[in-house]
Amino acid sequence: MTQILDGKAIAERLRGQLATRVAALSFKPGLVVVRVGEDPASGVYVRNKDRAATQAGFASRTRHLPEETTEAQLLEEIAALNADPEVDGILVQLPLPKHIRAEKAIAAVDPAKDVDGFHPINAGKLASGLPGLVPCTPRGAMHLLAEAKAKLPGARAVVVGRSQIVGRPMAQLLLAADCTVTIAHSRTADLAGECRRADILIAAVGRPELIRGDWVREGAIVIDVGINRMPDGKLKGDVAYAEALPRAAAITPVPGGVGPMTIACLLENTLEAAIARRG
Ligand SMILES: Nc1nc(=O)c2c([nH]1)NC[C@@H]1CN(c3ccc(C(=O)N[C@@H](CCC(=O)O)C(=O)O)cc3)C=[N+]21
Ligand SMILES: [Mg+2]
Repeated sequence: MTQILDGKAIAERLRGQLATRVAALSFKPGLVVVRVGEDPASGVYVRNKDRAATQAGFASRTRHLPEETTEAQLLEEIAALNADPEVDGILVQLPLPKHIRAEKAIAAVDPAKDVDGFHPINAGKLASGLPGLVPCTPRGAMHLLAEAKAKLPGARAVVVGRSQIVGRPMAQLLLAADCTVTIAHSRTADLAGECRRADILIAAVGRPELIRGDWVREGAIVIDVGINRMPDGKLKGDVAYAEALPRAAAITPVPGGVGPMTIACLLENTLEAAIARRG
């Protein structure tokens, strides 16, 4: 029987554990999400984060700046949040409007408050095997692998996708857990062949159902990071779920897999950042 990794339930449990730890503190860990402009997908997502944070006892707020905000103004806003002692975590919602360079905004966040784990200092720490803030989606995927009781040391892990946000940090976490890691991507010569060797298959390309059932090794653990909105409004993963299901030992659904874990791990990072900063 294939284990379906219920990210919604696992995230709920994790958020409950975080709420218990937050309740024992003498302060509320502060999270600020900075949103610029009106990207429609960001609206729903920012509201979900805000609700999850508030329910778990965090002081959460969204700073919504107009579309016309200049890069310099955004950097000033970030500097003010860096200097605010009540703010433990800062997340700059992506995508940003085209006239703002995302890498400038990311690098402006105090690495100690970078709960996205996107700052080059945190990316560098992760790549060097040093402790730091780890990106939320890969962190959530590691929780799901633990839930699947994955035996990571020596396992062949294949990460499809090389983004700064998911693919690269995911590969680093698997390497730190002693997997043999392959990073595959759109230019990989034989993508199906690489996937078929995977004991652990992580799909993070953002192409609906690119990964077919017969690319999945019998008994593999499949973590689908793709959240692709189809023209009919439904969400699809990067993996052809119905095809992969009978072959996998464990698999994440979309929706209800990695997505909810990302939000729970944002709170986990914010709590860790708060404790590290405030002692
Ligand atoms: N600085 C920054 N950090 C991010 O982490 C970040 C970002 N910008 N910009 C946008 C993407 C997207 N993202 C999602 C997280 C959770 C769900 C999620 O919970 N999805 C639900 C479904 C939600 C629905 O129905 O639309 C699920 O998969 O079950 C989706 C998308 C984080 N992102
Ligand atoms: Mg790519």
